[in-house]
Amino acid sequence: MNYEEDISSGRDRLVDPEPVPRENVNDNALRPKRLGEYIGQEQVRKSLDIFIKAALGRREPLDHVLFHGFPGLGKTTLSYIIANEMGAGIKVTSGPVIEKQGDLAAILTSLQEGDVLFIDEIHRLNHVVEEVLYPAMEDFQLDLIIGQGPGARSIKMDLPRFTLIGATTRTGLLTPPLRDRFGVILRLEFYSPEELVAIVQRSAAILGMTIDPLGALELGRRSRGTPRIANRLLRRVRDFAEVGNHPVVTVEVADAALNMLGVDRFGLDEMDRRIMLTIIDKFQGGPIGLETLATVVCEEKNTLEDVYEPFLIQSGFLKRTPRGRMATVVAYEHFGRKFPRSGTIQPSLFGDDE
Ligand SMILES: Nc1ncnc2c1ncn2[C@@H]1O[C@H](COP(=O)(O)OP(=O)(O)OP(=O)(O)O)[C@@H](O)[C@H]1O
Ligand SMILES: [Mg+2]
Repeated sequence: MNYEEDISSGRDRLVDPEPVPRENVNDNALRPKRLGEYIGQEQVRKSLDIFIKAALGRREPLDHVLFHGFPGLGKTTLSYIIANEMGAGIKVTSGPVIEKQGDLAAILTSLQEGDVLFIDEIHRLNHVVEEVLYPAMEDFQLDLIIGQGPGARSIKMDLPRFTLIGATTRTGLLTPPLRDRFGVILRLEFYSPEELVAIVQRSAAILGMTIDPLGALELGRRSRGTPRIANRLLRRVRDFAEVGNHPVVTVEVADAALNMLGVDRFGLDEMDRRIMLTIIDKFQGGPIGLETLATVVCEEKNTLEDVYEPFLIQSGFLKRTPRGRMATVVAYEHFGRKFPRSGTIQPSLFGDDE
């Protein structure tokens, strides 16, 4: 996501999967440091375990890895874990920060043999910079042209063998030549409530709080499949429990705190509800065009599409069809509305994806 966008609408929600300011710093204590401590993403964990052991056995750096998945699912966390498990150093940067070829050259030449170079938001690298990355990834060669016209010089030098780890919210945003240079491409999924329970219990122990299993389950269910949100809600629930003198976070305490914070049983917040109820009550369940929806709920079209819709679609409340957005049966049930069996909503439309 754009740094400039961080301050725009939709960015100060309690259930925003993007980090709020300073949150990443606070969260460092909660980040698992080893693969064995990492909860969930079983396929990803198993694959990484094998690749890391094999690379260590051959005394070679790990192949370049690309992580993709929604914000807050653990891409950065896993990158640090890989460096730890490989016993390697890690340099961290991000796509929009590397403006010129020279910036990337400086980073690459400062790497030690076996180091991990982590490039967050790798889809935001500009093309000129990306071209320096190709030979670096493929042959560990730096290949630069300095200056212009007759005075231009070409510089070639060997780089230490390193592992590039890229993170992106969508692989579709990467250029094919860049994507093809990653030996390992791993997709992070949303977490199940049970996995989030384990994450909440681990975080609670680190924060020195007592939470009982049902309290943890309540938080897990309302965290939108996202560890970052689970940890954020846990901190807010801790405030509530401390002020209210509740030594143990039970399901009642968690429920009261989350209700007060405006996070419902499914993790939906006020804006999610406004979107769904607009479609159900004002447009008979849809289909309704994105533009119209944006106008009625007073939100930017892009924010609706990038921030709100993914979770509503993923949890089965909203459906994108060629004719517009539609509310599903699940949404009608959740909001206590009667699903019209006949009339404007035609169930066959639910099968049509964009
Ligand atoms: N499997 C996990 N177990 C425990 N905690 C986790 C796990 N995955 C992520 N977290 C927690 O969630 C927070 C967010 O994870 P992380 O920063 O790695 O997400 P990300 O995918 O890099 O997000 P972004 O796309 O915004 O950069 C971390 O601070 C960490 O504490
Ligand atoms: Mg990250």
